[in-house]
Amino acid sequence: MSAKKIAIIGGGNLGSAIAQGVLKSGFVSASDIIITKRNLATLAGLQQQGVQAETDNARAIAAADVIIVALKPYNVKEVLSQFKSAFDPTRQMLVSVVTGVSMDELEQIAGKGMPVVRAMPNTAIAIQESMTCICHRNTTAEQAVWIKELFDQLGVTVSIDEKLMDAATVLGACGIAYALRFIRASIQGGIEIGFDVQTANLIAAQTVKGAAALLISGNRHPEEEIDKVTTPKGCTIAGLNEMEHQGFSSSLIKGITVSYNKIVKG
Ligand SMILES: NC(=O)C1=CN([C@@H]2O[C@H](COP(=O)(O)OP(=O)(O)OC[C@H]3O[C@@H](n4cnc5c(N)ncnc54)[C@H](OP(=O)(O)O)[C@@H]3O)[C@@H](O)[C@H]2O)C=CC1
Ligand SMILES: O=C(O)[C@@H]1CCC=N1
Repeated sequence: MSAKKIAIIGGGNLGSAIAQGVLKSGFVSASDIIITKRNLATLAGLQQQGVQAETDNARAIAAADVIIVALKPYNVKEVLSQFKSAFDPTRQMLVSVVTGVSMDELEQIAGKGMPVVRAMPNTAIAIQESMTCICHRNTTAEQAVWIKELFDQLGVTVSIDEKLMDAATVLGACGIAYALRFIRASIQGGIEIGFDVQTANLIAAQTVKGAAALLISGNRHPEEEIDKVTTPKGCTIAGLNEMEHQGFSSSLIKGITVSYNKIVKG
């Protein structure tokens, strides 16, 4: 597959995390990555690794085969519309990781027929452990394979219908924050029952990692694994049932639907 140059427009939390993950993967070399933002101070670490940091979006777009947009949703139209004539549908593809901006809107911004991709990764992309959902339109077969391969290097990728992209944002991208709150609460509980914070942090995080690995490696439903832990009349079921009486699953489900409605209804 041919080497491609990437421009990441909007080098904030997610844009920088993508650059870090790509660098770690070696899929694209540092000299083929340009990342833009207005204040370049936060990009010093990436620059030291050979990534080109720019304030000039036009120059970055012109130099790239793949333009990854990681701007805030309310900035996308305003920033990219200035460069409409710079997009070249014959050699470039526009990849958006922006929440709630449709492929129709991306095509309006970049010009009809532009190869466009929506990708929804999460911040674990920085360490090649993202869950990334993607969909695309107008891409050549080679572009479709390349972009899937890029995200495969950065974690696990699934192709989904565009209509599920908002749901993917909540479950996969917001999901990092939900999971971390679970871990934080576990740490707080762990301290109450005797651990120092560092040990509680390690035990809680490694336990969540192990629980996730059991599901992923065995392709199992959580309840199958829960059944193995819950000794009759034991401490696990007693604690779990108390958590459910206090609204544990219900609060998660409600939070997920509130996040979803925030994207869909504003
Ligand atoms: N954070 C996450 O976990 C996830 C975020 N997303 C989506 O990714 C997008 C980015 O989110 P996030 O990284 O958190 O946001 P950030 O605010 O951290 O990043 C956006 C960056 O855009 C830069 N920027 C603003 N204006 C311009 C401009 N004119 N040209 C170039 N760069 C500009 C800003 O830097 P400066 O002010 O220096 O220009 C800022 O660092 C959002 O659309 C979000 O919905 C998707 C999945 C997960
Ligand atoms: O909170 C947000 O709006 C973005 C989208 C997914 C993660 N962060």
